[in-house]
Amino acid sequence: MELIISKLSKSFHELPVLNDVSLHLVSGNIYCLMGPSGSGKTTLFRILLGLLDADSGEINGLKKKRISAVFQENRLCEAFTPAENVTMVMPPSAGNHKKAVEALGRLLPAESLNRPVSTLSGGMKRRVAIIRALSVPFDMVIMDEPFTGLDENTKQLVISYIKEACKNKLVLISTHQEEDVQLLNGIKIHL
Ligand SMILES: Nc1ncnc2c1ncn2[C@@H]1O[C@H](COP(=O)(O)OP(=O)(O)OP(=O)(O)O)[C@@H](O)[C@H]1O
Repeated sequence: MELIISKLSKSFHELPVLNDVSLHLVSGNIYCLMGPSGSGKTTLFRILLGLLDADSGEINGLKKKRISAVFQENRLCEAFTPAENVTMVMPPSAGNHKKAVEALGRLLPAESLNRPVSTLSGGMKRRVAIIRALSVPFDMVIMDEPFTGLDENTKQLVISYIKEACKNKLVLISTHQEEDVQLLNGIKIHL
């Protein structure tokens, strides 16, 4: 897919947040959106997800495209296990539980897979949220600071997983870490 954002602007109560933002994004790439706190990364994501209207500008290329997302908050169902959180978003199929457990087992300790998400650490919850987002059929995935709460080694594992699960997809990730751009083989976008 090709996503073309043209002259997108958004203000909140006279405070300009996005000012004539234009981007051309193509499937098969990982784009790393960088910018100081408050520069409008989450605002741009919310507009792309249809959760917020821009004041002006145009977005083309989203028609009939499926967008998945990791929000800044995990938005998991806390009373359910990681496997249940993941299977509940998959299109119905007999092998779903096995597939979910396999994916989760790559990034989380086996003992954590069958207890309620409410009992997991922050970093474990983050990994469940990432796997869930990549377990739905999608054309584009948006991830808002996905590596929050992950130690260096775990981040590398998660990045390998993302690269594998997102082949030929359009990936847009916000991060404050310059090193993430290299680890992801990403294309940097400054807001
Ligand atoms: N619903 C809202 N009402 C008023 N102001 C808002 C609203 N949403 C965001 N803002 C303001 O817009 C600016 C950009 O916020 P946004 O969350 O998009 O930044 P960000 O780049 O994602 O920041 P961070 O890196 O801290 O997550 C901030 O000044 C914020 O206070």
